[in-house]
Amino acid sequence: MNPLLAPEASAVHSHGQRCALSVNVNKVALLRNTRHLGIPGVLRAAEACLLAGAQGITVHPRPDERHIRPADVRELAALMKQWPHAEYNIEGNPTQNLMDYVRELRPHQVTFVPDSEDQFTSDHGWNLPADRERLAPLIAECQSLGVRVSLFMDPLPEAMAHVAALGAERIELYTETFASAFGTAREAEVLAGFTRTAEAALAQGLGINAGHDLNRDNLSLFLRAVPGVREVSIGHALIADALELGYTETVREYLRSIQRAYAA
Ligand SMILES: CC(=O)[C@@H](O)[C@H](O)COP(=O)(O)O
Ligand SMILES: NCC(=O)COP(=O)(O)O
Repeated sequence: MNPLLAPEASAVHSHGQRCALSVNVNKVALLRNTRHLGIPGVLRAAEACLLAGAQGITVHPRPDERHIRPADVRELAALMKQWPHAEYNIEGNPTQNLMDYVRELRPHQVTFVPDSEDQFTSDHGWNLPADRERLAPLIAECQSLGVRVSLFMDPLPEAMAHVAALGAERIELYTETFASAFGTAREAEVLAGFTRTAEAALAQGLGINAGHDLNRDNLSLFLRAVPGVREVSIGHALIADALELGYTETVREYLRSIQRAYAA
């Protein structure tokens, strides 16, 4: 086993339960797709994240293929087989393209997200019980294939009983409202809504994931306040940080290349 993936490498939140970091590599693909050169490589990014200790990889292959493409989803599935202690999480709308990936690749987890085909980015969770009838058979099918189902949800405590009744194993809390309230006068009140929802989810026996606009500034506060979070999936801010934290070394590399051209 890769020592970087050993349990000790994981974050431990206040309830003594591990919170896994699943890195969403959508934005690596977005940049790659602006040329036909294959850089930056999505697989290389995923491998680097796993080597650094991330416990999972997430993708959200949108139907318009603006970032993650079908070949990426398949190649990442093959890569993840070499990382038995890490999880592969595929997000998307199960009434669009998601179920094809589930049937073919059987990732560890799928996260059902109620996005439209041309959604700019995810901005809301499922509406329960209104969405119940169309979700029930899809959840059952995933489970018959051995794939865990997580439902993308707004922080609404009263919805948690409906998630449990549907048989989904987890929720993913949509955290944009927390992220935009972070550092403002609304922060405590918004965070309290997430805490109450997590408590309701735990009371229903649900596992809790979280994601959207989490970053290295707001993450600790969220995990301290919200009990039982097992996984955070983070993409946009983490990939942006990876770029910014790497500028210095990268510029020095290019300057070294220029210097080599004039070396004796
Ligand atoms: C469900 C969720 O919050 C993320 O998967 C988010 O939708 C990322 O998608 P984009 O990278 O396309 O914004
Ligand atoms: N599920 C959320 C996710 O995968 C990444 O969201 P973001 O960090 O790109 O906002």
